Amino acid sequence: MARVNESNSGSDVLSLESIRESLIRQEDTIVFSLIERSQFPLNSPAFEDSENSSSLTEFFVREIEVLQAKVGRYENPEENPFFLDNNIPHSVFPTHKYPTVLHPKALSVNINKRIWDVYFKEVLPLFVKPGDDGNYPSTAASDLACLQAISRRIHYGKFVAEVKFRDAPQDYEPAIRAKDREALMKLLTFEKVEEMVKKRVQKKAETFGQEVKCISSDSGDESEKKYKVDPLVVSRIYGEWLIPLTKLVEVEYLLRRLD
Ligand SMILES: O=C(O)C(=O)C[C@]1(C(=O)O)C=C[C@@H](O)C=C1
Repeated sequence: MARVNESNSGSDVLSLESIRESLIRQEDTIVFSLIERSQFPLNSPAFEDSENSSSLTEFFVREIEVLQAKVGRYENPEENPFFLDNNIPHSVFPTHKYPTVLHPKALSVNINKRIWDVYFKEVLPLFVKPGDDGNYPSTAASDLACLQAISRRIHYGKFVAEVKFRDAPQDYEPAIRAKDREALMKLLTFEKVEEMVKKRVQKKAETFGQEVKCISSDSGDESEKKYKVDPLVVSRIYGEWLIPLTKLVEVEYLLRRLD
């Protein structure tokens, strides 16, 4: 991902434009992952905890995270685990040295518990059919793909916040010192950009998720088009959860930026 560019002077330069390009690319991954998940019904027994044991999905994600840590996934500052907390296994292989872009306190910003709850309780029921077909292993794998893509997008807020801070420290520093969340939220909000994001993901859901019935030059009646996931729901998922949670990560990161 193009995030840090070498400037002429040789120092690392972050730009809001390159950060936003990455967010735009991540939309493709998120929209595709929702489309993939939508082929299975809700399958709630896979992810609901029983009285004294965790769910199949939680077990699956915990085990996968250990394996992924052992190949260095969490060396990448864009990745945040759901369950490993401070117990991240070391990579078995030599790891890539990722450029240091973020403040060291970035490590303490992880809202995956909230993302997990929001995803299973509020987001998932909006775009999958109710029901239970027993196909829990495939469902859990699809949920993991959605969760990781969504978590990466939301925690990318750390990079967005860093670049905004570097562009205007004189604006952000007083609000950070005053721990004024509201002022920080106001500073980092661009309503027009948010509207554009919501419209673009709607369009992507229309484009990537349309049913392709037959191959002919006639593209058919627009009103008869069927989509695997309702494009308006995708736009709503961004507007009600993904963007607000990205902004929450931005605020949490900024509050630690001068530590
Ligand atoms: O692009 C930005 O400036 C961001 O902070 C990202 C984002 C988003 O989540 O898409 C969040 C806040 C802004 O109001 C606009 C968009």
